[in-house]
Amino acid sequence: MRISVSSDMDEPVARHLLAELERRGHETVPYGALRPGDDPQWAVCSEAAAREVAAGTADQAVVCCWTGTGASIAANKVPGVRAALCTDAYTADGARRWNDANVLALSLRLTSEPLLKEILDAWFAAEASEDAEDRANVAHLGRLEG
Ligand SMILES: O=C(CO)[C@H](O)[C@H](O)COP(=O)(O)O
Repeated sequence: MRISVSSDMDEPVARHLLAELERRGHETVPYGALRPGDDPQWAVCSEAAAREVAAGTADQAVVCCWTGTGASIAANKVPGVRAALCTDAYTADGARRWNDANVLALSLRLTSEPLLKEILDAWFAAEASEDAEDRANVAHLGRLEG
């Protein structure tokens, strides 16, 4: 997959995220502090990475900031984006499965390298549920965008 990746801080775990995604065979498109000269403001770089998903130029995105909250809020402002702040593998699995999340938001503060691997394993292993109730919920999210 082509995955846009943003971070407002050039932290080791964000660099590890890029390397880990590439090790798994994904193409990465860095934003913010991960790309020289790009705007590293969390609202700006998270939006940029999320817009790639909405435009279809990226399959998914991973947006990072120190807490993960600002990155997830910004990404979720982009129509068509369902960003989920995940702090553990169970949440990442549920985000893909029940929410059909297309953007993973991460906290740079809380995500250790071993935890990142667990979260990515769960995120990429899970598929969106085809259950009618789950699909109805996701469809409702689309209608909330107006
Ligand atoms: O977690 C964040 C936003 O949700 C930011 O990473 C945090 O606010 C740090 O930003 P700055 O370096 O501009 O103080």
